[in-house]
Amino acid sequence: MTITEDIKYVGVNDHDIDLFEGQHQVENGMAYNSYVITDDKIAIFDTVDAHFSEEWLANIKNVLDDAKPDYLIIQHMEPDHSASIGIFMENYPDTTIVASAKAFTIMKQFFGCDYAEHQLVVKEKDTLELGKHTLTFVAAPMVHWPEVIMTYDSYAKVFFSADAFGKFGALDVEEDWACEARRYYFGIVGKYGAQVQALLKKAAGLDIQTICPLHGPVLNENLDFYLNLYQTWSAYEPEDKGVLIAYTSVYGNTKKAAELLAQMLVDKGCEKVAITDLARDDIAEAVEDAFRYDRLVLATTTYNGDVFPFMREFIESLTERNYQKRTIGLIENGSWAATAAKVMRQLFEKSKEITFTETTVKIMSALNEESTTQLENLAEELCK
Ligand SMILES: Cc1cc2nc3c(=O)[nH]c(=O)nc-3n(C[C@H](O)[C@H](O)[C@H](O)COP(=O)(O)O)c2cc1C
Repeated sequence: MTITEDIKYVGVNDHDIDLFEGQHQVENGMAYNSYVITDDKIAIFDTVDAHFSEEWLANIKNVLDDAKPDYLIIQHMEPDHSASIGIFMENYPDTTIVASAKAFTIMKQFFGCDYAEHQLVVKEKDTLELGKHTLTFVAAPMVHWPEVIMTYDSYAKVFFSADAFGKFGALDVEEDWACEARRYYFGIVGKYGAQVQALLKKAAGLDIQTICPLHGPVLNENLDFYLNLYQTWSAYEPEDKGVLIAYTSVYGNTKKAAELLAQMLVDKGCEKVAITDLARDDIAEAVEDAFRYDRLVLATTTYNGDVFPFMREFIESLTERNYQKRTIGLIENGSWAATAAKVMRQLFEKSKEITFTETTVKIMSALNEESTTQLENLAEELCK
């Protein structure tokens, strides 16, 4: 794949992966992107997962023929991008590895070797001349690891963005960008909104025509769309008006209440109503929807004086990612001492700008007239 006349794609698609980063479902696989700039000097951006080293080396050979790369730029040390450094250096032993000081430290930890004789340590604003192409390094600590550097090619106006602007999904599968990029962002980068905001400020000062991330497609049209979404996500602003109802249920009564509330909201003309069973559906997708919409309803059974485990896991997945600026309604169920609402409220104690609805629905085992009226009140409040 050609990005510009002298920037070529040499990445690989992974359809064998079961869980990305040990937890994220990736039905459409994953792409590990890598790029080659051929100029007076030849630079390669990042390596790929260890299972694909040979395919990646063949892709490089295809572009370079017998030419030898001068630089291997390591922007990010997660092994899906760094695990082929060793085999690369066996094949091209004279290459200089370009990375941050922190990246070399992590390299030694992972692979027992930091190529001390072949290092070029770079930091914010350092430049590397390849010929026509001048690369300027942009430090992006904690987007989403500490060693990350990104790279701006001022000749081609290409921004190599490491894991930022990436998404789940291999490149040979056609799918909507925003859904899988949002799930990727909130699953993996979501905690680091402040750091992403700092990066966006730096990016705003660059004339960028193409974004080359380490996962997902190369972005070269309508870049404002992607930049604006990253602005919204990293500022923890809701992207769309809508309500996510997330529930757990043992015997089906809380589920029934959640579904009834969804119907009430639809009947009232609520812009968008999404509903998810936290025990059965992908929690990462629920996290994505919770950040996407401006309102959230949590419905759960009381469980040994606590909330049902999947609900706790879900709420902790939100709070650890700085969930904020949202309205939350609560539905609790219990057969003798319903305490789930109190526990859920406590779980958000440290969260900023959370508004709880005045109505909290209390179900004692099964919906009755009183709790159904509370549901109606909650629906009314959420649609005000
Ligand atoms: C293992 C277990 C522990 C429970 N602990 C409590 C409890 O501490 N307090 C309470 O009021 N109900 C407790 N319950 C009862 C459920 O919360 C209650 O029956 C609820 O109505 C179930 O709602 P569901 O039909 O949506 O599953 C427990 C149920 C189970 C299975």
